[in-house]
Amino acid sequence: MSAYTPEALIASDIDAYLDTHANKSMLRFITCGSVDDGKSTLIGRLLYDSKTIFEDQLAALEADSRRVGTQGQNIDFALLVDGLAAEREQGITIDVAYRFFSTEKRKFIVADTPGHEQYTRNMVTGASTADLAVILIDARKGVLTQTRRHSYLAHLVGIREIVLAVNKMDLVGHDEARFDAIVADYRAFAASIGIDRFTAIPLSGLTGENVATQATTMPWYTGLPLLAHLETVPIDVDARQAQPFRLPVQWVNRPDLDFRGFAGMIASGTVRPGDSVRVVPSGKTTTVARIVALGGDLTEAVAGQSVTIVLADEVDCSRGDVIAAADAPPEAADQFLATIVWMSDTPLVPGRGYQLKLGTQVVGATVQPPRHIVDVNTQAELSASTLALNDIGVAEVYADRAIVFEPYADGADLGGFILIDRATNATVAAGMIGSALRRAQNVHWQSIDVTREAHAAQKGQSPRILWFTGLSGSGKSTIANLVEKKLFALGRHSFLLDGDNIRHGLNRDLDFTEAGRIENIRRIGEVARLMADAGLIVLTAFISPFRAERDMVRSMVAPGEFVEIFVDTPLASAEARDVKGLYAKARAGEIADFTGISSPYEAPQSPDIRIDTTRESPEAAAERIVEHVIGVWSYDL
Ligand SMILES: Nc1ncnc2c1ncn2[C@@H]1O[C@H](COP(=O)(O)OS(=O)(=O)O)[C@@H](OP(=O)(O)O)[C@H]1O
Ligand SMILES: Nc1ncnc2c1ncn2[C@@H]1O[C@H](COP(=O)(O)OP(=O)(O)O)[C@@H](O)[C@H]1O
Repeated sequence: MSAYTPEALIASDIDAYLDTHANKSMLRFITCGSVDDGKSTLIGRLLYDSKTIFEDQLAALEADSRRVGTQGQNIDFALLVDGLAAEREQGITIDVAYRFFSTEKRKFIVADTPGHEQYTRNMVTGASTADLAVILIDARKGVLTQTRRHSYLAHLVGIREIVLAVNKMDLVGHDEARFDAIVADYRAFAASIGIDRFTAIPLSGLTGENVATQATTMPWYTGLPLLAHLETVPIDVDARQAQPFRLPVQWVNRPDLDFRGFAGMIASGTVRPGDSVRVVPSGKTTTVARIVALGGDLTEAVAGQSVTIVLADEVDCSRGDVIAAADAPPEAADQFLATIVWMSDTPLVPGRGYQLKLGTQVVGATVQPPRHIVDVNTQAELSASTLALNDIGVAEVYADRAIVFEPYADGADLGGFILIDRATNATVAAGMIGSALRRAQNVHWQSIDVTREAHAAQKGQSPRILWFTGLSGSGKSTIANLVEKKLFALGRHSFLLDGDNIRHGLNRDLDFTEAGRIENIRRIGEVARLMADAGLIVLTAFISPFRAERDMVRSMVAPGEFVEIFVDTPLASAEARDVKGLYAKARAGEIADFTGISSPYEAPQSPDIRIDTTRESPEAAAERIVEHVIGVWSYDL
């Protein structure tokens, strides 16, 4: 055994071994293929031949193979990958599994993603951090629908290195003509979706030919075996360093009054003390005074490094802002076009407020109905009104405020985002920004000198949004009217928004479908916010049946400004009152989508104020609300 084998080095000098390990470059890749393409076998073979499987794991594998394997007395490499017993039984791998292995030249993280049709979501998750994709093809079958789907998705998430692994060459007699035909077929397809280059390798995961070692059975193939290709393919890190400097600020480090640094991981480019930088979106320019890292100041830092930057001037810069090269800053916009992969069982609700997370930035955002969705199998563009699980669509996204971004094609760090459902906190979609919408770029925020604070101070009050919610006939208007009268008598400046001035005016184009109600509440929220900006105490009396929209309005204003008042009247009581005779009509089927009967009402889980109108009179309730609001004010004054 040579002194340079890992085994020898581990035995003689464990520190030297760990050192070589730590300094090796890292390649992240995904493998795409279906259950039958032999994907698990190929990954197992890579892990086995790179000799990084621990011995006890190997022993277990050998025992397992004999028990449940499909390869007789030989090792069934698929067992190494198909970790969970249940998945083995189903014959499909369901979630993304990340595996680590290493050779003398490089470290690898492989994301194993399922090939099963339904799992676009998993593949996109696995692919989003990968440098390279291995697309498996069964040599007997050639380019299939799934090959096209995997390639499309890999290209979509920005993977630039594609390996076409033509597997099971042993089963087609190591035939060169067969291989060439498959490659030609794939080349034509790849060009049609914008993949301009790929590396094709004929191999067999089962026999190991052209996996870790050069196969003698295919002398016509002069390229590298798969493992050697993975070990030597250039990694994108150099390209990221060549791009303009960007540091998305993760947090502001202010241990004492003398030090103020902006910490984060450099997304692209290189930075040195003295460099001119611009803080986006504010647009302020300054220079870099120091670059601080663990262990002291640096004279230079590059993409991928986590650093703290000290700027020469006191400029406003907080979490979510980006410190960028002054002469090549990224864009900031609040409206853009994006490709969105929907990952939730609950479809997109166009117009609903989601949280959008892009790097260190988190903003509220809504998605318009898609312009089109893409059939991943044929890449055809289809029309659709929403996005369901695994759908990929192109849609306009409107954010609550400008965010700093770059087109995804220029960099995943500032171009990729996720959407989060406010109610469940689950990630519902991944998105890739294409470009800002031109109309957004032309709208510039005016700097307003009379601030909202000035408006409020002039009126001598803190603005509030008193948001009444409850069933039709629960008592929202009755109580809100009383509250407004009391506030007026106290000399407060207020305004009541209710059905009379909204549903018949601003929102007369909206119906009572889910989408109509969402848009109704969104507009009312915007109007209420403007009125609060003007220093008013706004009262709103709308059913506002959905938690997500109420939460969205809450998130649009300063903490504590939104006061949710749940007018809690049971359906039976509201129906017994039936002030407008609407419940009778709804029961008779004359009104569709009637709240409480044929359309849902999501009661607040922790309202700021709850009123049980079966126990409390309108007068008592109004008194309590005024006291609550005035009580809160006495604290802020
Ligand atoms: N299908 C259906 N469902 C519920 N309500 C209906 C419907 N059709 C008409 N109306 C009348 O419209 C009033 C509710 O409008 P809102 O703007 O408050 O509704 S929502 O917040 O958008 O759900 C509501 O008024 P209130 O009784 O004052 O709540 C009804 O009188
Ligand atoms: N405790 C109570 N609070 C509010 N309204 C009540 C109460 N008890 C009875 N009502 C009656 O219920 C009806 C509520 O109607 P309204 O205020 O128009 O409801 P909403 O605006 O929620 O549709 C009114 O006729 C009101 O007099």
